[in-house]
Amino acid sequence: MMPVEAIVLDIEGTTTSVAFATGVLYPYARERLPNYVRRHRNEPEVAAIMDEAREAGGVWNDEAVVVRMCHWMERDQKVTPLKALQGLIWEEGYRNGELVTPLYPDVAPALRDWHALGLRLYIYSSGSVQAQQQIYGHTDAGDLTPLLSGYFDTRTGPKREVGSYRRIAEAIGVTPRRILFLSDVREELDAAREAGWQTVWMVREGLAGPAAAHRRATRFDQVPLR
Ligand SMILES: CSCCC(=O)C(=O)COP(=O)(O)O
Ligand SMILES: [Mg+2]
Repeated sequence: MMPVEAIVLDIEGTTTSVAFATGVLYPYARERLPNYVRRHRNEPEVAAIMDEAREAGGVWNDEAVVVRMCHWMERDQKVTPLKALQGLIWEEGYRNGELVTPLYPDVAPALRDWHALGLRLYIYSSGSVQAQQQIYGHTDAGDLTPLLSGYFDTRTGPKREVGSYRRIAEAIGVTPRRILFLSDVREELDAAREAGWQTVWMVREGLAGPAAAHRRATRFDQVPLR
């Protein structure tokens, strides 16, 4: 294995628990979504999201778009305009202190160590870039955004498609064999590996899958850097 120059991190199930997403963030957005749309409908950013959701959902009026977005949320469908709207709703919660991201305890120390070693750190999540900045800007270990060199979301492509990883490598200007991807989802790791990246399967909470062509770690201090 080549020494690693850049580490790309998933969020849900890798740096924060799945329970934080399904038990806190998603319900927070679900409860507020209809009212948020009513309050912000005329702002250009929300209007653009509504247009994109209307197209993705094949529906015509605002009410139907909101219903469709709630439907996507119930099924945890990673539809780009939904993720963008969730990010805006979470921003209110992070700003007013209702939301704080509980990281796994090994995450912040490892990010600081890796950053101090000169490694570049990136996020690739289905959550929007704006949501990612909120999530890492308000953690129980403080604001970690100064450690991060960039963010990628589904506007770069779906996380289970090899092309997304090729585009990220191109964007950050690092040779694929020197990029390490950490995720809890095997299909994402398979796609990254097909793009030539190194991979480590984060097996948090003992949820090991069947044997696969990925090294495994349960904590970030076990992650090999080559
Ligand atoms: C911690 S959940 C917030 C990010 C998000 O919206 C999401 O869908 C998680 O997807 P990931 O690709 O980070 O597993
Ligand atoms: Mg994940």
